[in-house]
Amino acid sequence: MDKTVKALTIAGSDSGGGAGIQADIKTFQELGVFGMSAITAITAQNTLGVQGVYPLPVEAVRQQIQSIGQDMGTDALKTGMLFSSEIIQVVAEQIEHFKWQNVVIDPVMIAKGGAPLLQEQAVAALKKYLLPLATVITPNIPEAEVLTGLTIKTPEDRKEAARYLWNLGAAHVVIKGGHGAEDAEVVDLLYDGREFTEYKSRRINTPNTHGTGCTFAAAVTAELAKGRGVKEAVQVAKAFIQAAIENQIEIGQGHGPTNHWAYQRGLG
Ligand SMILES: Nc1ncnc2c1ncn2[C@@H]1O[C@H](COP(=O)(O)OP(=O)(O)OP(=O)(O)O)[C@@H](O)[C@H]1O
Ligand SMILES: Cc1ncc(COP(=O)(O)O)c(N)n1
Repeated sequence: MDKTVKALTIAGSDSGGGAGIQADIKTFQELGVFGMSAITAITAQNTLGVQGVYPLPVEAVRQQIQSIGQDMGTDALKTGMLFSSEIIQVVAEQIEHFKWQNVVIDPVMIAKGGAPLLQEQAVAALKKYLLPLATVITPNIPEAEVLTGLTIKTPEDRKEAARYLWNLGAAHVVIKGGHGAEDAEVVDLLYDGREFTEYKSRRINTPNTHGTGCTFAAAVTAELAKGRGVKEAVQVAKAFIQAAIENQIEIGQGHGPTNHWAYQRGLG
């Protein structure tokens, strides 16, 4: 029997189903990987915004990760909404304890609409404890600005931010371009400490981009779990998110979710 490939997400729950744990598990499933989760916080959320945030006790986060580590193990993992420095420290401690490889850190900070998903004082903990464990870190432009203290306007600024984050210990850095100024295309920039690789796609004009960051990082995680290298994993993730944004589904009245089944059904 073939070995079943597994991936773990450590993130917040999005009741609306478009981002967070729900986006991650859907993406893992679509890419043929068995998905597992450790929930850090429950959010009451829909396409209009975040109505409530309920972090779980740190011990509940630790126990969920231990339950997985002591029995099933994982081939890759991603982190999303971590909320507090206490949760960040426990997550880092457990990743080190189980010596997990293929670690994707999506430094989620703020939901669309402005609700904070990471406490301001937790940014330092993210940089100190988690970033050095990252196989890949996937900030969007505003997150890269917070993590580096740089203002990112030009392509050269993006490269400088990527170098900065690599120097803090992340083995690969992907600066996502969804928030970039280019009109016609979206450019995600990968840096591995030696060279830069650009992933370009047509920019789709749509309000339905809730969960794009989570979905992209989950696709990278699923492909790393299968044994692909980072460059190839990012390429698959870019195609996955492009198909998911392009093949719109109409759900809710605000920023709707993306179509997680589009890539696998060949709709891209
Ligand atoms: N309008 C768009 N058209 C095509 N691809 C997009 C678009 N917006 C985002 N993407 C892609 O989706 C992924 C996520 O990018 P983005 O920079 O939006 O990060 P994010 O973390 O999702 O931000 P946000 O918190 O606003 O959702 C990237 O791979 C990016 O290239
Ligand atoms: C629980 C949770 N986690 C993450 C996000 C960010 O979503 P995005 O992928 O749009 O950055 C979110 N809105 N809710």
